[in-house]
Amino acid sequence: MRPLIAGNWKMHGSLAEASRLAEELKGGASGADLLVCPPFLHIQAVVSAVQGSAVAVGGQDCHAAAKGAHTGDVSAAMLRDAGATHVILGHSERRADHGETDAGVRAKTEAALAVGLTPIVCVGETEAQRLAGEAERVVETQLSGSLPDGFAEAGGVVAYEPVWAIGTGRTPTEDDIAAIHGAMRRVLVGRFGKAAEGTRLLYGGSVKPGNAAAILALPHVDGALVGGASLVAADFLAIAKAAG
Ligand SMILES: O=C(CO)COP(=O)(O)O
Repeated sequence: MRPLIAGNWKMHGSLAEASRLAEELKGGASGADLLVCPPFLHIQAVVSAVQGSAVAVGGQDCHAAAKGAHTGDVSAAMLRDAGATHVILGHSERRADHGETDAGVRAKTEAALAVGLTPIVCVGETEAQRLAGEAERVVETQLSGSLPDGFAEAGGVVAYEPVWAIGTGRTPTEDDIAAIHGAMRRVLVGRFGKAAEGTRLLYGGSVKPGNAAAILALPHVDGALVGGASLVAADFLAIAKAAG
């Protein structure tokens, strides 16, 4: 499966910095698909900057409704209109900061699929849940609650991001990543059948140039969702290179 290396820029950078970073990524085509997800306000500029290159652009969230009185929100169609092809949904920071639930993430994912955006649905356990031996169960519950019917058939992507590994420099052991990714594949194939054999399963949480090759070589790890290291072009491109 061709790996996907996705950068989640979160709430970082100015408009000028976003355009510059996008320009720096343009020449970086490799054996992996590249995606960057800037803040909403920078999407159009980044789409312009990467035009003609293989770099795709995504949003970091969208509303579940197609339109309406939802002050401050952005619809899936607006993202697509701005040139985005993907959208990250259910990131743990949104689950924590905005109280997003599995059912809410599922509704947003349906909205994204309805307009032809590729959703990247995030799941992952907290440190307390891992220490209690509940990581696999938590991830399986999040998957079954957050993914709508037709998800795998439509090419949806899943990202496993242990909450305690995000921005901390800590990662699970390779065995632990492989175990969760194997469990996710089993759950998805059990629900969606053969289509889920091709579902890209990304790992996210402190992916850096130094650990990317080892993580990306694990079974059922089909790419990475990168936060901090995606803000430095050389680091993001080094991670992409490690993927293929
Ligand atoms: O949350 C993440 C990507 O969505 C991971 O962030 P870091 O790579 O900074 O740990």
